[in-house]
Amino acid sequence: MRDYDFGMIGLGVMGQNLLFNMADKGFSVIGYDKLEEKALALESGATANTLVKGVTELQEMIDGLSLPRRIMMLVPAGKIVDDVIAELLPLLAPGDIVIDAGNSFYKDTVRRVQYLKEHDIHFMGMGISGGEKGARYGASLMPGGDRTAYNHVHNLLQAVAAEVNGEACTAYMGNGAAGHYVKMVHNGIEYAMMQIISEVYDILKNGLQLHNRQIHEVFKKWNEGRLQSYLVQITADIFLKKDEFTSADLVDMILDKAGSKGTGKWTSQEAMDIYISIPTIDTAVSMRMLSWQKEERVLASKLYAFPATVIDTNDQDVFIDKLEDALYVAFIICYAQGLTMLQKASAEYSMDIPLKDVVKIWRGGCIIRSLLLEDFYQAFVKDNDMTNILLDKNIANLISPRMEAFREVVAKAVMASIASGGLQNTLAYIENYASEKMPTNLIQAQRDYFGAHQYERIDREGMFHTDWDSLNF
Ligand SMILES: NC(=O)C1=CN([C@@H]2O[C@H](COP(=O)(O)OP(=O)(O)OC[C@H]3O[C@@H](n4cnc5c(N)ncnc54)[C@H](OP(=O)(O)O)[C@@H]3O)[C@@H](O)[C@H]2O)C=CC1
Ligand SMILES: O=C(CO)[C@H](O)[C@H](O)COP(=O)(O)O
Repeated sequence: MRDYDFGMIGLGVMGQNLLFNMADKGFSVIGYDKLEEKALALESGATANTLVKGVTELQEMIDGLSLPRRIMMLVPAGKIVDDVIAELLPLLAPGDIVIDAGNSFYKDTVRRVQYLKEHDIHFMGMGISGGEKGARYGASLMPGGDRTAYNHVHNLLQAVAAEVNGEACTAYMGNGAAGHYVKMVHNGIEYAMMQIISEVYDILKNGLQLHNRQIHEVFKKWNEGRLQSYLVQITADIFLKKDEFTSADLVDMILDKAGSKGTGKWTSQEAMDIYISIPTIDTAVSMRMLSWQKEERVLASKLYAFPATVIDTNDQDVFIDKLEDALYVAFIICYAQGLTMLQKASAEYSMDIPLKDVVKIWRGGCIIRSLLLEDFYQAFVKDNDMTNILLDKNIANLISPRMEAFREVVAKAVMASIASGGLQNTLAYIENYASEKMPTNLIQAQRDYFGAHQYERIDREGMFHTDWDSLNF
């Protein structure tokens, strides 16, 4: 019987919750998972009187969907997506729609779009952010690519997305693999913000010697002001959680090795490929990798005694206000780096990504949602083609008065031996970006000296080479 509106492959954290969300909005849905307990859990967990069916055979899902079939995959990225497509393809009919909403690498999506097009299947890559709760009650959804597919699922996506000011946090992100590209960069920004927050935590804990309860209070207060954001909010919560096995706070019992599924690394790799500087994201990726070398770090810590020292402040509350300023500026610059990358990639790969809509749909539902997104949205409404939000006058007015505090925080962290690579590189980024003259003239002279690479001059056109050996000292 072909009467269900939507099918889902993968009933894990995201797939199951998104289906419940769809069902609550009035859509009839079928979920497939090879494990019977997951199919049963789908039916038993759904809201009463919603139309939710769990199946363990793909064919059963195929037979139950109205035409053209609309099927979403929420399975781990990589080979599994290709395996699912291989299993699904013989069962589909021309015109059916398949959406990969996992964190797939965008180049895989480009390949899959082409492959499925040859079989008359509309394939669309979509980013989704918001975690378990977002999937259940309203996420930020980043669909891109096949317009036909988009038109067929647009209403459904609008219904399950988060809302800000009465507007759904979903929009068409552009051509080809734009949906997955935007999600990749979203995650790069997420990595950068998390790295900066962790450094600020280190400063509060080791530099100012605050206890977890006090650190909770600081983040809670910040979340009530201009730093209001999902990541600051959950950070505040984390410091209150008690460990279930000991009497300690849970945060103190967690091993300092940060996991990573790939999206952050891809963002860094891709930024290099399109010649865009995103040092905060690069640092965040790099520090997660360094965190994995726990055993080696323990050995090194015995060789190099860099104990964090207490930060000397005349007034701790005043310094905490400066820390708030530093975090605020650093957040803006994390977004600036990611958005600049999106703007360049959009042109480079003809994706036509509407930056105005990207920041608009990130205002709610997603992990990097924050009050700041509204400022960025207003900036892109004025100029959707802006290469860097740091060029917007209003954004500059948010940053400039806080630069002194930012510098002081970085300087004090460095002097206290608190590793703060994210903050430092963020500061270096803005110092260089807003610098009429960088010291790169010397690099050009060196390159010409050892490799006859030539240099441009400040006073005349053309390329020049100097015989540097024949110096007249
Ligand atoms: N968790 C999050 O916060 C977010 C995750 N994502 C992305 O969404 C996707 C899903 O994530 P999440 O729900 O957390 O993952 P889970 O691990 O919770 O669930 C993955 C699901 O995929 C199913 N699966 C695995 N292999 C196959 C296969 N060969 N055929 C059919 N189904 C298969 C699993 O079924 P079984 O258990 O039976 O093996 C499971 O139900 C990933 O790409 C992830 O990166 C995106 C945004 C946020
Ligand atoms: O996409 C997400 C959030 O937006 C997922 O939670 C993702 O797993 C986060 O990345 P990582 O696992 O590499 O930290």
